[in-house]
Amino acid sequence: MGAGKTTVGRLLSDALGVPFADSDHEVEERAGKPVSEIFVDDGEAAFRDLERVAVADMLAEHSGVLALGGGAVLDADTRALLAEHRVVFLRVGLADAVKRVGLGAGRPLLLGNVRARVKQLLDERTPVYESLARITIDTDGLSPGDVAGEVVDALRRLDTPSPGGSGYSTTEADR
Ligand SMILES: Nc1ncnc2c1ncn2[C@@H]1O[C@H](COP(=O)(O)OP(=O)(O)O)[C@@H](O)[C@H]1O
Ligand SMILES: O=C(O)C1=C[C@@H](OP(=O)(O)O)[C@@H](O)[C@H](O)C1
Ligand SMILES: [Mg+2]
Repeated sequence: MGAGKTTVGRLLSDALGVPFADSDHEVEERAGKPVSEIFVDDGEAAFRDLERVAVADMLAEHSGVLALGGGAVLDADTRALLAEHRVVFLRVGLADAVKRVGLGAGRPLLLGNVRARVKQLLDERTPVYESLARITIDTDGLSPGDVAGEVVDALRRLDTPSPGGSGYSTTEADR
């Protein structure tokens, strides 16, 4: 959360001239209420069930850029489906993530101590994100437009691989 998936995803789709979709928006449409209300009324497990089905449908039907919610990859079926796609991991450090999510409004898993929750989720999930990523972009200190530009460049490189190359990533040190 706060990596910029929704914001950068939309900019990326504009840059590529392809449609954009976001799994949280789709889940909200299907449930008829915001993510935060789904968590309160029905619980996280119900949200994850909706999310799993929505993501599977979108991966099958949507052609373009798809932004996932940060916990979508906790589901093994979703991870298996993502293996067929060019997954972009927007890496964010604790400090930038906390700045971006503010008080965590609309993000029920951040209720309470936002910094502690973000740190816990980053620690738990980073290995999963890394295992799925074909492209990794370090977003700390970059604007959403800069990040989208880096993804465009990385996709180009991915589609014209150099001999022996198996992926693409940027780090602060590369720049
Ligand atoms: N690279 C960035 N630099 C600064 N702010 C950002 C960046 N990416 C996103 N934001 C801001 O952070 C907040 C969360 O972004 P969002 O796209 O909703 O993240 P996610 O979908 O990954 O949770 C938004 O207010 C957005 O404008
Ligand atoms: O990381 C998570 O478990 C979640 C991330 C949120 O989406 P963003 O990652 O777009 O904020 C949203 O799906 C829900 O609040 C749960
Ligand atoms: Mg989002």
